[in-house]
Amino acid sequence: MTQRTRQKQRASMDSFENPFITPFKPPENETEEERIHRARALQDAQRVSREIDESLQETKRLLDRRKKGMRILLLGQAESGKSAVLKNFQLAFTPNQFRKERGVWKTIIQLNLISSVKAIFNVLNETESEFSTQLPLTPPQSPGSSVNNSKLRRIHLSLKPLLSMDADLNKILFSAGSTREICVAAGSRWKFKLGFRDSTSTRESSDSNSDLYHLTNAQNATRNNFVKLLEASKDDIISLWQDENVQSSLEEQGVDLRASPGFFMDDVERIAASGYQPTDSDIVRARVRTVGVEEHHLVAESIALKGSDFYITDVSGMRSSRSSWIPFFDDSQAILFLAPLTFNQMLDEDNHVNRLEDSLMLWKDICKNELLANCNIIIFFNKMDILRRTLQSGVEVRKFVPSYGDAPNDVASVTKYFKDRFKTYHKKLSPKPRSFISHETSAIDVHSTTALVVTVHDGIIRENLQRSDMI
Ligand SMILES: Nc1nc2c(ncn2[C@@H]2O[C@H](COP(=O)(O)OP(=O)(O)OP(=O)(O)O)[C@@H](O)[C@H]2O)c(=O)[nH]1
Ligand SMILES: [Mg+2]
Repeated sequence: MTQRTRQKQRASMDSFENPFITPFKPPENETEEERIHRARALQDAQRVSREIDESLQETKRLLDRRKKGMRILLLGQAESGKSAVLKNFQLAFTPNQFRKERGVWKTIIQLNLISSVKAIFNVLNETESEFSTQLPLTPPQSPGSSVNNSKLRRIHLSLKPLLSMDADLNKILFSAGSTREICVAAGSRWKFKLGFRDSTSTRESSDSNSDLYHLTNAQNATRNNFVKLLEASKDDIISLWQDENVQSSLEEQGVDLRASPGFFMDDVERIAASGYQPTDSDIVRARVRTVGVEEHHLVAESIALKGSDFYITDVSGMRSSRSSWIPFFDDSQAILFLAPLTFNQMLDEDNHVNRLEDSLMLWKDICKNELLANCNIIIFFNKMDILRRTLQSGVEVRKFVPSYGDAPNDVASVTKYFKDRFKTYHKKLSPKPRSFISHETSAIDVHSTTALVVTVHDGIIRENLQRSDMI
């Protein structure tokens, strides 16, 4: 290119306006006021541009960190124990952080206790016995009603203020009224309401909407009154639970309260006492239904793992929520699938569908999903304690699963039978060969489950290293 051509080209380029510079170019005959205004606009634009750069860098840093961290997705039907397993991870890897939240769980556990009391009264009202028409706070219809009947009616009357305060508290804390369960939207806002203060969560706690995170004085008073009333009602709750008629009505209606989420009726003495502090095991047993999808970022506290990052995604297991899982599939290194062997229970959201059948269907979908073809899937046959108790109480598998036939009705045989079914689908439906890894768990047994999640963590790391070597 000759020098002449180059000069010509530059001249023609100069005739175009650079859109980034033009607005800040001094106009001809600029006044002093206009100059100051232009300088200010330039400074503002530079500040915005710097902020965008910083934010992009921060996003990139977080994405890089996320890529290096372990990404685990917890899947399974509602009440299968996903959030309980998450709590075991927190207890194993971030115990200090986990224990900071103790105070938050106290109210949840006390509300869980009242849910069981309500469930008992519902059963008593429905039961085909002498209580059925008389329990709902009406005076005795017949003068000859039994001593036990009047005892239960007295307990019901005396617990009535506590039950109505429970509804108020649910409304204040979770905008939920007196639903059967505590449900909270994703995020930790509800924890702030229950008094959780964490220096690492300053963004949320110093939010301009911080009122949403704190209780008013009147709401705090309701909460304190609830705690006092619960303590005063302790003996009534204990005698309700120990009442023979209550136990026989529960049995008659086929209600196994011990297998229900958030069961604390055997611990009333401790939980209703003033100054109650939840233990680790209480916190894992507490029931809060997950709504939506929650991502938990854990930074391991132990010296050996210092700096290790985990991103654990916990989801709602309700049938209607399962489509929201899909966007998290291609980003996860491992899936922990929770499959309780609750062969005799129906789904809460559809009481015509057997829970174990639903788990199998879900498992098939997960195994054959192409997006998960390269993902480790680890299955936890959870709630083994409940399976053990169910079989011990004489419930027969073949009555619920005819194909089980006359095989022995013991834990080992039943577990093997269902495990083989899950394993067969895994082999048949996985798009590429992968190992079948399973564990039998009781997520509320924190001692063994925290040890197991450490082993699982090591296994995922090993498996990923092998895969990257193969690639
Ligand atoms: N007895 C017993 N209870 C368990 C076990 N695992 C979990 N639970 C309890 O069962 C209830 C439901 O467990 P969650 O972890 O909340 O269930 P989830 O899968 O997160 O349910 P969603 O959030 O509704 O999808 C809680 O009260 C748990 O403490 C177990 O192995 N044995
Ligand atoms: Mg959950």
